[in-house]
Amino acid sequence: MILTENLTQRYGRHEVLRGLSLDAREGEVTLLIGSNGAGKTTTLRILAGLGRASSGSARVAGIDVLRHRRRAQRQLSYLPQGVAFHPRLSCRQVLGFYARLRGVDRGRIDHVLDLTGLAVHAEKRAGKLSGGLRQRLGLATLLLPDVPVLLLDEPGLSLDPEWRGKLQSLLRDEAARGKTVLVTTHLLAEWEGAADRCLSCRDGRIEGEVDPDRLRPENRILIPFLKQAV
Ligand SMILES: Nc1ncnc2c1ncn2[C@@H]1O[C@H](COP(=O)(O)OP(=O)(O)OP(=O)(O)O)[C@@H](O)[C@H]1O
Repeated sequence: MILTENLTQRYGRHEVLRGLSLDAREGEVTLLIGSNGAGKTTTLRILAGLGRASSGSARVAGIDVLRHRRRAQRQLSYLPQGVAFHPRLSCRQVLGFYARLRGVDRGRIDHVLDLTGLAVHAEKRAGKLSGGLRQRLGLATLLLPDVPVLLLDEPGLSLDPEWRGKLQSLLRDEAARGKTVLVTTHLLAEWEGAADRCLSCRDGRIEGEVDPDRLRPENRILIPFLKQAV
């Protein structure tokens, strides 16, 4: 479960979040959509315990992130935009590093390599991976700890169509296992029918929900927010 209430955040005089309240439920994939600069990444970073809020509250798996950051972080896994890894480490070594960091049994490394189709690239150095493979390594690090909350910022952008589909089904599987999955995306049409809920963020607030089964361009015209997002 994820819950934020009246989150505000400002950078200097620029008010980026202006009373952002959202909830994402266990067992569901929730999309967070909105135009560039709407505040999606800022929200995810606060939920991940990486950014501070000026006011308001944020809870992850029942834990107040703003007061108990470390405890909350143990309940979540976060995939930021544009992941980067030490170029000289192999995929397996990268995952070994994260396994130690998160206190995860190394036995899970082969499991996440298989899930992300990276088993054949396990010994390849991160610096030699293509953009899409690097993103899949990011996905593998996300899935390494078996935690109740998954936060993903634009996870599909560098993936090919096959892996965008696989990403969705991996995340639906995680939700089916009871996890709370919150995903920011601009790839609305591709997510049509594949998410449980879709929250629309605009100017630092949640302005409402969009039907997750009506995200394709031909449907968007019926939904005022989406007309602006196109
Ligand atoms: N470190 C920072 N310093 C100053 N302003 C920032 C900083 N980080 C973000 N912002 C501003 O906060 C606003 C919200 O940014 P954010 O990255 O949360 O938007 P977003 O909805 O994720 O956008 P996008 O779809 O482009 O990724 C933007 O106006 C951005 O310029």
